[in-house]
Amino acid sequence: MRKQKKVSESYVIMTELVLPNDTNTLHNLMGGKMMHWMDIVSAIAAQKHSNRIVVTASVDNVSFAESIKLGNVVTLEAKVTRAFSSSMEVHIVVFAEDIPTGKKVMSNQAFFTFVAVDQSGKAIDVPEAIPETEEEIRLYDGALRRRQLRLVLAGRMKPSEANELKSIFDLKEDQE
Ligand SMILES: CCCCCCCCCCCCCCCC(=O)SCCNC(=O)CCNC(=O)[C@H](O)C(C)(C)COP(=O)(O)OP(=O)(O)OC[C@H]1O[C@@H](n2cnc3c(N)ncnc32)[C@H](O)[C@@H]1OP(=O)(O)O
Repeated sequence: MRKQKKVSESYVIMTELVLPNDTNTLHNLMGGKMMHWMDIVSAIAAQKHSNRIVVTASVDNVSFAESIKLGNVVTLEAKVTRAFSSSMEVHIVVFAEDIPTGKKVMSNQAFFTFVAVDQSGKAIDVPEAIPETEEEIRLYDGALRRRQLRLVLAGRMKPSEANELKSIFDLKEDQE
């Protein structure tokens, strides 16, 4: 029987301080630096779930709605949402905090996909991820749809085979 692990066992929290070298000429955190931190925190979550070496297979849309300022404290939280065979989807939520004013905002969230590999880089199966809370179940339920979308976009799945994805567009005329 496939091993099971709770989603909560993969939870990782990482704290960073925005230093001058991390910023652009407007003294805002550079997007690439944020994505680097997201990659690290989510890779650690995937490693905690799989107890394996993991590689980043894909990164879903990351948008930058709020700029993060020099001197802000950035907190990144990551958790596996669902495991498939060798791949795991990880959800990352990012908060930016200005400690002197006490203002804290959620600045970004994203989904990264990791694949567990053996020493030769070959994909290897991982434990099943068991969601418990309402939020974990919601993310788990949406993960299959997101997986199909990213595999279609990567040219690894035919749109006609993406049944879960098709079902959300399969609107009846009176819903259009
Ligand atoms: C000794 C060392 C100790 C280290 C201890 C310290 C570590 C301290 C932590 C720091 C951690 C930093 C971590 C950074 C992580 C990188 O940045 S890694 C560098 C960037 N990434 C890479 O170089 C990956 C390059 N790509 C690959 O190696 C291969 O394409 C992959 C991803 C392994 C897939 O291989 P493949 O032969 O295509 O395998 P295949 O069997 O077809 O598919 C395997 C799975 O990949 C999924 N997949 C493939 N492509 C995609 C895609 N585009 N989108 C979604 N899923 C995909 C498939 O759906 C499949 O999923 P399952 O159905 O099995 O669940």
